[in-house]
Amino acid sequence: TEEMDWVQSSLRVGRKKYSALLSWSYFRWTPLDPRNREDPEKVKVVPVMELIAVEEGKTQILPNRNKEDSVRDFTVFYVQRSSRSPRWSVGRTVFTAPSQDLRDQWVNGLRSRVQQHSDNRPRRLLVFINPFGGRRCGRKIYQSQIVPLFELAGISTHVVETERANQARDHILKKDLGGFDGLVCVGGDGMFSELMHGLIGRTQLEAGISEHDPTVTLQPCSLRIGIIPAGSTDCVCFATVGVNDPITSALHIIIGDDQPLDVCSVHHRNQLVRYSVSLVGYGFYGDVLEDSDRHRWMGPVRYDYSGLMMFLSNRSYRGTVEYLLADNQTSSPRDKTRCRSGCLVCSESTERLCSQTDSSLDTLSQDSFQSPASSSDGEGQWHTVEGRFRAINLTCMSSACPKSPDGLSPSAHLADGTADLILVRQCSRWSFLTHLSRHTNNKDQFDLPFVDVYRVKALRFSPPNEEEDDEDDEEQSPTADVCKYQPVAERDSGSAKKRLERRKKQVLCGVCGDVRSRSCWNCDGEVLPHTAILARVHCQLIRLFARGIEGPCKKNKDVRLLCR
Ligand SMILES: CCCCCCCCCCCCC/C=C/[C@@H](O)[C@H](CO)NC(=O)CCCCCCCCCCCCCCC
Ligand SMILES: Nc1ncnc2c1ncn2[C@@H]1O[C@H](COP(=O)(O)OP(=O)(O)OP(=O)(O)O)[C@@H](O)[C@H]1O
Ligand SMILES: [Ca+2]
Repeated sequence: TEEMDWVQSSLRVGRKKYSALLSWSYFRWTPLDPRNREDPEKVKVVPVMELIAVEEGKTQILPNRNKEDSVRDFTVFYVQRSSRSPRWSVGRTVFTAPSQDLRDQWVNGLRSRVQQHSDNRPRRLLVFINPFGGRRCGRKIYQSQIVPLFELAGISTHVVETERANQARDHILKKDLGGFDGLVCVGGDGMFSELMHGLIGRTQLEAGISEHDPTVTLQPCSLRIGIIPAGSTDCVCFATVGVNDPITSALHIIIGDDQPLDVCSVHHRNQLVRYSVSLVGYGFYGDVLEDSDRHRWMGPVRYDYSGLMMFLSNRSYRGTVEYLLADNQTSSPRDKTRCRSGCLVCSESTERLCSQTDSSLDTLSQDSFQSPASSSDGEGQWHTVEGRFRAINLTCMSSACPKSPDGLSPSAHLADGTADLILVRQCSRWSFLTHLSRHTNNKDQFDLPFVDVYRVKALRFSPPNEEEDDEDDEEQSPTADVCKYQPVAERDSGSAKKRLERRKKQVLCGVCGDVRSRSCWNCDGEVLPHTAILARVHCQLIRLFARGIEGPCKKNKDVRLLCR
């Protein structure tokens, strides 16, 4: 193909005449009035980065290419924004050039320009579909909406439809990933979590790094993950793209967007338990999740049902929370800013990451599990709070989702190396409802006397009576932990394992105030098997095919200046 710097000519779209220009990074077309004057107010500008494909003739996305069109036609497919939502769609415009020769110049020019800008675009993807996620539409969404787009963009795929939980994770851990430029999951947060665990695990294995040591600097993953949302909550997708829409996500994948993401590792006694990008939550969200597991048959509504039940039960739990404050206190969970595409707080962390290693994490010694209340106010800035908590939430990002469009912590950053710790102390139902309802409007959910929020790098939690636990018996429920409405025989007999099984099945009591003294941890939608944990944030450990939520749309005017 011919190398061309600029292509410029008049073009027609239908009957209307335009003056069109392809510069280094923009393609724009401006309507001409009958006297051949440009109307700059109506210019259309598409960055070359956002061109999807250029085809000869009048083509559709798929596959009925009608060849009856003129040899002067060509079709351009590109990312199209909506003025009201972060939703993207495929823009398609058919142009008619003055001659076949000029048509060829346009097609070659546009294609080679896309080529020049396509270093970051994936060519081959490994796709995992969970056919049972959310409303069980994953396969249909992928086949009908995504396949045509990937084909249009010339992306080849290897598709694995999962037959069991953890199949995707195991595939990524064990199989050859050579030749793939990225991983894609079609499903919800649970499916994303599988891909993430596989990828982080594999990356550490290859780098010879132990995932269990909470003080170690983990190796960042080089493959990016794309999320085609088809789950119940789709929190990771929503919080990194701004909407849970399969087409929008596919377009972010196609144009090769790149969004680094903080990941929290959760440990128990120097063993890695799980990773989290969204919520590590004890109390309310732990109870909601545990209860909702018993109502799987309800589908996605089970979270609302269990949410209501757990709200009514009004439980709170004792424990000791220790947290290591983030050292860079230039941003805060209450500064009312929002992490948006090109966020300065996050890019500043990228630079810091490249230049130094973090010494304050040396204080992450697990020893203080033996002596929990050791608060040191000097080095390392560990702080200790003891009390009764309605909820303890740690979130690496906003955790925005359709239920709460601003999320658990609206000012949290996707890639700043910190998480926000939200402590909701024991309070009345009315107070908690006030806090909860503020997740759905613009009021500040932290501006309440029983809520505290901190920007942290690490968190330690110890339940009361810790000395009664030993290594493999941690989950046994002391009699007092069991709701008094349970039959006595069931409370006391059997091995620890059997008791655990029973506890899982036991219907939680929403009537009595005197319930278990322990909740469980919700880690991105999975119940953790331990209550004493250490959680630590790893700055930008993984990358997604996303760009963060876009701020208010740039006025065309600015783009026009760039174009000239
Ligand atoms: C007055 C209305 C208040 C509405 C308050 C809505 C707050 C919603 C906050 C959502 C936070 C989502 C955090 C994300 C967690 C994900 O990593 C994880 C994996 O997908 N999802 C869950 O664990 C699934 C957990 C899903 C939790 C849903 C909780 C629903 C609470 C409903 C409370 C109803 C009270 C009504 C009183 C009349
Ligand atoms: N073929 C399969 N059969 C059963 N479970 C699977 C299968 N494939 C994946 N899973 C598991 O299903 C879980 C839920 O899937 P996913 O996150 O896609 O949907 P979801 O409806 O959003 O989930 P959740 O029910 O956790 O909200 C995941 O944790 C995953 O490990
Ligand atoms: Ca963060």
